[in-house]
Amino acid sequence: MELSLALLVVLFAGTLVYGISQYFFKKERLPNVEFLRISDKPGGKAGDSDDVQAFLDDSLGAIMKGYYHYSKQGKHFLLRTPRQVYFIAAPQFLEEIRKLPDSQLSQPAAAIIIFQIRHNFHKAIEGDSYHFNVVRGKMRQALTFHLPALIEESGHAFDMEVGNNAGWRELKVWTLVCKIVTRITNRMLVGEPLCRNEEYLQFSNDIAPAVFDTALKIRNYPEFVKTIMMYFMTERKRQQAVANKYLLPLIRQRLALMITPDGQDKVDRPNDTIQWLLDMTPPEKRDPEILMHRLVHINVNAIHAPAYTITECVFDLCRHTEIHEELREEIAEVMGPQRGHSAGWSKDNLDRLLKLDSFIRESSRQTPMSAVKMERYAVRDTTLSDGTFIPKGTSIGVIAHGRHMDNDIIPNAKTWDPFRYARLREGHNPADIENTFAEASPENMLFGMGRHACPGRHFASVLCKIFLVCTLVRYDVKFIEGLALPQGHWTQKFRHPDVEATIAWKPRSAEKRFAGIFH
Ligand code: HEM
Repeated sequence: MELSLALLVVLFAGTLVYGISQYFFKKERLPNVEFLRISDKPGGKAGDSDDVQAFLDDSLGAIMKGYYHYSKQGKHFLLRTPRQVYFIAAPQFLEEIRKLPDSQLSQPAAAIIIFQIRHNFHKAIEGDSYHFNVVRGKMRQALTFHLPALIEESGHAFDMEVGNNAGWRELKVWTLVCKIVTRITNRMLVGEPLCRNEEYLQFSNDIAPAVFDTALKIRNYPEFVKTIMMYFMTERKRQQAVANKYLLPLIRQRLALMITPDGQDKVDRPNDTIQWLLDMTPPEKRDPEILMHRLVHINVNAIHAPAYTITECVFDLCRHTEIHEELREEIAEVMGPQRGHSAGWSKDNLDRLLKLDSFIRESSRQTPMSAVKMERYAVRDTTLSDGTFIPKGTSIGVIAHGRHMDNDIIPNAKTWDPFRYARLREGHNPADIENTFAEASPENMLFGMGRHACPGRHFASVLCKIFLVCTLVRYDVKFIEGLALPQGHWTQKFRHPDVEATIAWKPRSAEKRFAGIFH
């Protein structure tokens, strides 16, 4: 026992040394463009590490400097970060990058690195993410017929997490939003009764940060070292055990139900993501363990991004209490009883909430999760149309936040104008995607662009609206006097909401104008 432990330690130490030497001494092939200089020191090794430090000290400042010095001038540049060098493409090349096939500049290859898919999930998923078609197809269609279930779950979630007791209640926004989003989303992911199981919900909430954290720790090591490192990730293994405990028997049971005794597929099936995933999986791929990893992979993509967006929206509601009544009036006009048979919750009515949608887009424009979008990985040497050479192994991105905050692209971009997109949509069909939160375009790069643009953005949009309608109709929200205002912060390309910030919630009395929206 002691000998095998010693062997393991020696193996681990050896592989660590190998990994570190690879990391520091490997000769990098780089694109033929300039580095962004952030520090004032001259170049060379000292200047390079100074640039990395300057980037860590003020990531947003560095990224915006790159945007104004290079991107806005139509030039590419290289960004030095602690773990790698990024090729930041000029925005004029968005279309070209979008159109290049995955066999050249690959989004799945970038995702394999970001998520470390083989280690965090299963090797069968690497390069075969057909399960995302559930998000593209059934999950999007279900927003119409599955809405009542989501509304029922949000009522339950708000009752559980905020409650209805009179008077102000102080709650940490990030924690609260994560819990509610996890509850509502799981109604669609795993259905009843698992979506009400507290141990499973905790797993579903915690798994995304755990996956990213694990991926960050292992990504710079050789594959065999990663496998050894995973062995020591005890918290990650504990979480996997929770997934195994609940999902494996459920998937096995569902698979068994799909085939009736006479060998025919059963027709009446549950309506949730597990089932849609099983339905689209050919018999030879129906391995319960791999299917479980596919579902968890969807879960990791689905929960945290909307929680970030909604958290910032709630902070913005507290910052701008003057818009509450205008938003409530819109909700009453679109969903209230005077609309007769068209009143209440429906996908069409959610599309008609132009001001609410505009508020969400404006909030996330100013406080995005990441400054860099369109992340791709060069799986072979590529030359862009301007002659720029991108060697195999280069990580690529575009500074979306620069465009989103550029006065030449968005008028008065730095001014908070919550209804700017609603004005642009006046007179248009509310179902038109242009200028909505869910639009994926060069003007709204929050969800990326092209064939890999976030397939969950329509679900995210509906989820954000459900959350905010529930908040505005059922509660008053405000900052707490004497407490510091929330301060998001940037780490490298990413922005994090203030996860400690607390605000006060108070149930509102029922109003006639909202009759039928909540019972
Ligand atoms: C406000 C919330 C969200 C934001 C900001 C967001 C953002 C993104 C971004 C930037 C990408 C990468 C696109 C690219 O590389 O070009 C992405 C991919 C993805 N997102 Fe989202 N997302 C959100 C919500 C969701 C939800 C709710 C789901 C699932 C229900 C989801 C599922 C996915 C999946 C499956 C992919 C991978 C697509 C592929 O590889 O082709 N996302 N998302």
